[in-house]
Amino acid sequence: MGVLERIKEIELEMSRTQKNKATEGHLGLLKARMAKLKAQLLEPPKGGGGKAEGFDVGKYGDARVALIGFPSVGKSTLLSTVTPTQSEAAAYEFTTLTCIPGIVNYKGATIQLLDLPGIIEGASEGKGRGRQVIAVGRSADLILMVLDAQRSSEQKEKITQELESVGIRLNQRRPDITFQKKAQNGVMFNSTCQLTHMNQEIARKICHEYKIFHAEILFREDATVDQFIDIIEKKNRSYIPCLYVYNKIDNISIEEINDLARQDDSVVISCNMQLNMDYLIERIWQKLGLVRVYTKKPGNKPDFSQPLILTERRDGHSIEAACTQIHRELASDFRCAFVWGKSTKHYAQRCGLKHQLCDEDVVQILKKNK
Ligand SMILES: Nc1nc2c(ncn2[C@@H]2O[C@H](COP(=O)(O)OP(=O)(O)OP(=O)(O)O)[C@@H](O)[C@H]2O)c(=O)[nH]1
Ligand SMILES: [K+]
Ligand SMILES: [Mg+2]
Repeated sequence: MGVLERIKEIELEMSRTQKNKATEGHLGLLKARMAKLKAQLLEPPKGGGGKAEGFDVGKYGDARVALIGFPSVGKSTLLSTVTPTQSEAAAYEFTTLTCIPGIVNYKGATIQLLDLPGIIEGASEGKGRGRQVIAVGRSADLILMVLDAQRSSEQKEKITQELESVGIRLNQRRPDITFQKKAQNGVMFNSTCQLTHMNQEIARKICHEYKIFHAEILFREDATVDQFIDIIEKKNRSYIPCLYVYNKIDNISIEEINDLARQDDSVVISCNMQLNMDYLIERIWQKLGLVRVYTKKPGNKPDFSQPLILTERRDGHSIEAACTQIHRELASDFRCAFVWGKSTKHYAQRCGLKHQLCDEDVVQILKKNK
């Protein structure tokens, strides 16, 4: 039996199983089986094969943003509107068949924006160019889920589902669970808070399904079975921020626009009428957690011409990250830094490598005397 068929079978069994205290262990086990099968689906095909043609676009700039959405929602029009690159747009579906990179320069940062083919239901199982699109999505620092404002809620759910099923978690953080495999003593289960979804018995069943017989598990939050499986499967899980971009608002009423704009992490735009495009770029900047830092040499004024760009997801906002951007070895020669700006209490505050910088701080780095 193929992997897909086995997944279907488990789905069927889960839908037939009543949800109650007596069955939660069994349901947990089924979920673990399903997660394992899905992990198998994601493994690269045996015997090489290499990257799919047209998707081999290198990372460039300070951050990478992927446009993901159904066909003809306006992804290519969006890329052509906010970058100098022209990506073919047309009224028919699957106009775009490869990954088209464009660049947005904003507040001194270089942001790589990737136009992609539309994805459809079943993309995660390889329909259309779904696998390749999802692989690019997984490599992004931010996903822009582009939605047609007229058909938005159903599309949003379907795409979220496709991405979920291959281990991409949008706007979620990794659950606060410690999980360590051990050599003996069985499955030890502890928590620092009251748990309403998990217990020792369920944890043991799930671990055994993964052939893990000795482990130390500590829950620091009231996490669910699915979140626990995410931790076991952590090499197949990606936690990626997402903005929901509702395009074609020129086709809907003001009331409808208001409703969409009020949702979490949403931005409403019209590419054709150039509505809200600057605001979209600002929101991308914010969601990426980008921070500008200006450097200053002793005795000189700060260099405001070219900031260092620190990114939340890649290296964080510490002085150490700033050092590494200037020079690979600077952090090891570091003596101290003086910082001016929002991250400090007073001007020219002396700081160490771990100090967290804020947007538009000025930093002066002093090296050890050798
Ligand atoms: N009314 C309206 N139409 C738009 C807007 N943006 C794009 N379109 C139209 O939507 C159609 C599809 O646009 P594309 O940019 O090709 O869409 P896509 O998402 O790249 O499509 P695929 O590459 O086929 O997945 C085109 O006819 C565009 O002119 C908009 O803001 N308002
Ligand atoms: K199209
Ligand atoms: Mg397109």
